[in-house]
Amino acid sequence: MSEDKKVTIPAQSAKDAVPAAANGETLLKVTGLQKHFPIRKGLLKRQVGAVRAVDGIDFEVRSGETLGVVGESGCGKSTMGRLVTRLLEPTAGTVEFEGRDITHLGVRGMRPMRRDVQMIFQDPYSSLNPRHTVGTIVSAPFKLQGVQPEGGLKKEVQRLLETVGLNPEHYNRYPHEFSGGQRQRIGIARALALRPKMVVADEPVSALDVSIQAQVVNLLDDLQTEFGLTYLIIAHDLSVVRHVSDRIAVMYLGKIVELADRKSLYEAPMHPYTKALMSAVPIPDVKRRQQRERIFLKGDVPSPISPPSGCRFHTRCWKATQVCTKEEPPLIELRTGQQVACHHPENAEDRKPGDAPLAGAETVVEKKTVA
Ligand SMILES: Nc1ncnc2c1ncn2[C@@H]1O[C@H](COP(=O)(O)OP(=O)(O)OP(=O)(O)O)[C@@H](O)[C@H]1O
Repeated sequence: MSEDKKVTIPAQSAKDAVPAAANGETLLKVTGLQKHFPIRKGLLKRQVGAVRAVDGIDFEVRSGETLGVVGESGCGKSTMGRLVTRLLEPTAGTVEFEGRDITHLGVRGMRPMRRDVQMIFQDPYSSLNPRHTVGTIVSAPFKLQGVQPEGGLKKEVQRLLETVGLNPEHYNRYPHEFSGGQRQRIGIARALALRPKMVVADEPVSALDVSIQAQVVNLLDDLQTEFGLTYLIIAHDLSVVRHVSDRIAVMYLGKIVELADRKSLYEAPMHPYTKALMSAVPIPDVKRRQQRERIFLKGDVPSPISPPSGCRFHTRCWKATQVCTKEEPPLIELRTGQQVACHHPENAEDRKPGDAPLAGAETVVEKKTVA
């Protein structure tokens, strides 16, 4: 962008952070979203199939909230994060931001949106250019968007470094001079530079030492209050999103199988998959831990190239019956604030009572009482 088109923004301050929409209003709305990666073979690169990474999902993120997205590796969480930030082009479905359809906006149309939605990536080692100083890295968004902060770029970048708990004097240092946790803070400073309305954080702490993870999660939590941010936080582990999410979506093989507010999800999970994931979350209270049943899912998530028929989870579900192999259960609200896609939910009335159990279903998991 040429100099004369440069925009001046006032120096960022917590006080003047204005949430995008009034708190609780829909900021991001996703409808029927799909991403199928084509599989091509032969000299002519003919398409012979597709990886159905995200296969028809609907959800919304409300202004000021944190939506956690969890599921095992390969369930399509990262693809979903890249679709809503428009780093990937969807195969089908729509993405609306502040009521505007952004699904197929081109580079120019996306430019203002790029300021409003930022992403924090999993690996603070590969997401920062090793040849650039911290100052260059954090000032890049200003340069890319042609934004001139009031008071000067260097001052603003140093202020951002301070906000995320880094020493502003380290402006001229390189990423390798920082620890993993500090590098993730650099990534966070870069994401916050243009005062986004929404931040999509893809596994923001999973590459970090367990001892550092809580610090970074707490920082994200503090920054949300300070800057009125809306978060979409992706994690494979429920323990990471447990404390920071208002609502949680559980993904399995490209679909959302349960979407609920945190309390309902933790107190009474309805999808057997959620129940299994939850049983893996460590409980600090020793007394409760002794009575706890753990459900170990056997095997890996099936291939998204040819997902199982009916309910995709039926091959790993101890409650599976005949209907589960044939009919895909829709995601419906079974209790206020709790949507689930299951014919035989936990903590709710059976929706297909009396259906014949699948032979050997109870052996697909191992249940153990662990201390
Ligand atoms: N560019 C791509 N081309 C082909 N397949 C892809 C591509 N990106 C992702 N996939 C496949 O899509 C599926 C979903 O991947 P995705 O990374 O979204 O899952 P995830 O739940 O985020 O897992 P992880 O935590 O391991 O990143 C996987 O089977 C993956 O191999």
